Amino acid sequence: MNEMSPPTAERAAALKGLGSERKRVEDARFTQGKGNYVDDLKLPGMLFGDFVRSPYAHARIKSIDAEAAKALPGVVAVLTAEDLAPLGLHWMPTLAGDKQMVLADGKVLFQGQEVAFVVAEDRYIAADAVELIEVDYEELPVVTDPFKAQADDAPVLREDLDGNMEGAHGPRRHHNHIFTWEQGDKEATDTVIGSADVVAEEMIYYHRTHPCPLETCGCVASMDKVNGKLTVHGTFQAPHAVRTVASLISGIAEHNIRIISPDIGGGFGNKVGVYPGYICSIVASIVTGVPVKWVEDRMDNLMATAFARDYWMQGKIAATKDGKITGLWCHVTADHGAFDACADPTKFPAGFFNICTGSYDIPTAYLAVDGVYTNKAPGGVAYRCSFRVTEAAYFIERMIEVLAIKLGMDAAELRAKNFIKADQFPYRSALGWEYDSGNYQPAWDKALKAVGYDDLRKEQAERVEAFKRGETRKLLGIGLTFFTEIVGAGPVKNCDILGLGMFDSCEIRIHPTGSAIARLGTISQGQGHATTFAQILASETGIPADDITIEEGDTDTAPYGLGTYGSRSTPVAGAATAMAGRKIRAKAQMIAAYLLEVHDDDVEWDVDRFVVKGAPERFKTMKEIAFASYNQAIPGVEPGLEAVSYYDPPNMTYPFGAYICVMEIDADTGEWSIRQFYALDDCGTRINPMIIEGQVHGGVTEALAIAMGQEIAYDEIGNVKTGTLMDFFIPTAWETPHYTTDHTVTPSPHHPIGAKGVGESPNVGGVPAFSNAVHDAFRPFGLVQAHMPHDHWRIWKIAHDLGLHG
Ligand code: PCD
Ligand SMILES: [Cu+]
Repeated sequence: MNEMSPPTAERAAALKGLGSERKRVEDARFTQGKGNYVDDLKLPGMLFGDFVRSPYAHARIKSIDAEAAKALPGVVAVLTAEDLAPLGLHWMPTLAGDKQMVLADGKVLFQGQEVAFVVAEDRYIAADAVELIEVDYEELPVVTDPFKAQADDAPVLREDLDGNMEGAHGPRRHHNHIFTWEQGDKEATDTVIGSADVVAEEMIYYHRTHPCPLETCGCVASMDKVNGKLTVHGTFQAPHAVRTVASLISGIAEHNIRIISPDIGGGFGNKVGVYPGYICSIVASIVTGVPVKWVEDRMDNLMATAFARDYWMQGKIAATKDGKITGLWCHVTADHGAFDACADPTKFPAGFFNICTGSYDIPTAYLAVDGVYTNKAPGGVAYRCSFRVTEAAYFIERMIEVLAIKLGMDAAELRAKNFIKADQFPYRSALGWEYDSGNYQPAWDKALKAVGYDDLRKEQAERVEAFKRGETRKLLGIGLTFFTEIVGAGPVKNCDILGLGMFDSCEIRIHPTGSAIARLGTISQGQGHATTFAQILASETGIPADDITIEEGDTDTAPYGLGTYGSRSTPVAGAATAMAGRKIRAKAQMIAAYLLEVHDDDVEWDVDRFVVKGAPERFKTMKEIAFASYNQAIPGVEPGLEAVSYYDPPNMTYPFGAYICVMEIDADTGEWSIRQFYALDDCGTRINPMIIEGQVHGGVTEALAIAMGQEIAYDEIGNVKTGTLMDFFIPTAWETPHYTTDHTVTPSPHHPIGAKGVGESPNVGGVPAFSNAVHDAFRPFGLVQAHMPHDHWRIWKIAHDLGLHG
């Protein structure tokens, strides 16, 4: 150790780099009301937009009378499809290769659909004007059931596609059919299932729900006619993609469009898609020449912006008598609503649902997904599950339980028996993915031990006996889950959105005095990127995290990237950040060697400085090197210290985890309470353990919501029954239990710092853990499968149907 420099460990700790529980730098502003959200933005002369929305789920529009609205003082304009048609903007392309009405063109296809856009001097006048618009509707028959939608005599929903039997993802075989997506080996799977010792078959439904972020979607569009520049501030999870798409749709040159995502109050997938409000605000700003703001209210958000899930998953799982799984078959009926507006990489119309073989070594599998139109809102976003991964995990984790019942085997043991073994990684699954790394058994052992699994099973058996003797009305459920996720889309070779490859980027500038700014193609919505990306750079460059500003979300300054969703920021932009940091260090090495008058190879990196090998007293700190890069003429080296990296990951990352929920259920009221919730996550190298814990708490709470009550429910005529927070379950501190978090670390072999994503895992693992706990409580009484959400009434109904109410 060198006399003149503080010890290595001390200097490393001062950087607050990888692994440090660095406090979130963004929280000072968030907790003091100093955040800057879309609705905080007030531009001079700004107008406000609001929508007339359809009360019907399916109806023809005979006429729209906007005269009274236009006559209201303060109303500036009313837009209908007729006004947008000459511009070719009455329909817009969706992310899934379909098209979607911006404003109702001849008919409406779901309740809450946008029919007309009112622009007024303030938000209240706009709302009043909406009430004055008379729309004459003729009701049409409604289909909300994706199975009935496929009947021969089902009403034709998409008249615009009439006769067009070639869809964006191959041939369509019915007027309400969107696509069929097949993966795996059908014949081999049929053979395995046909000849297996044991086959369990079940329909698993993952109901329709909604991300419902605290801040709803909105934007402020501002067309500067003098400079020809369009600026849109909005709640966008993928600002650069929005810029490119806006340019393609509007014909405005891309350099004349600036998209800015300011602070975002939660995204959860809801803010990936493109909504009519954005297009209407832009058009209205172009027409009026002043900025136009549109911010939806809570009911608009729940009714009309992108839903999540709504997957009917029919499964068959085959095994030998002693529980070795031999095959998996799955057919999904996917209810996509009125337009296919799923936010998935283009080549994956059902996202990464083909991760549905889960954590298990299943040699043969087949999957088919049928997308279907119904009279419901479009969308199909991830909602904390990265492209249908939560549906896939729920499916396999339910099928394992169903198989365990059929085999009469303990479900924990059945899982362990079928795990992909540590020495099988990299592992190629029967449905085509190459899992990068995993070490499941130690994580499972740790989890089972932590909850005292064997004792819990004993307690459960005693409880069942006591229940039968009439001594208690409370049942005990143990919900097991071992999930594997796939996050970090992704390799450009197979992942793109509308042709835009899903790489990501980081650009870093070191200032002369040794502090820095880095900009990325992603955008935080609460995840804490400003905190964690600086930590990556601190470890790579030796500049303290506190001296690094992280900036995201402004397309005029940030390098191109595909945004934040699908837990891709760490696997993709995080990798770009590490690589940019390494470029800085490589240049710094040359500068240091020059300053120290030795050969490049004769200096070595030591936390925050380059040291002459064998002469520890001779070194140059990063701070000194930064200054030198701006004031020394170094032969063969350009002045300045900047780097940019565009990173195309070679593979996705496969985080995994073991979640266990212990739940008490009152058989008479259907009430539940969570006695214990244990979450073990393995996301490879951990950047900030405290942020990870926060991510897990948030994600498990969303999982609790989804599993135990949250739902976008429709009645037979397509009315949304859960369009307000009176009906749509958001857990409060009252319902939210205590969580125990834990971890193992299995680095990703291809990620520069070995990190995998984590933001979505708690939802992917949480939903089956809660749901399996409910099922497990009633398993001793013969329950095999009951659909979510497990609200009190549905749980009561399970008990009732099993004859537990006497
Ligand atoms: N290993 C590791 C990993 C991770 N991390 C951290 O954590 C976080 C997360 O991450 P990720 O996983 O990568 O993710 P991102 O991309 O960033 O994000 C995204 C996610 O995120 C989550 N979380 C959250 N949080 C908040 N607060 N808010 C929000 O909104 C949200 N969202 C959600 C979602 S739904 Mo999607 O969209 O559905 O697809 S997807 C998602 C960040 O900060 C990072 O850095 C760390 O530390 N380490
Ligand atoms: Cu999903």
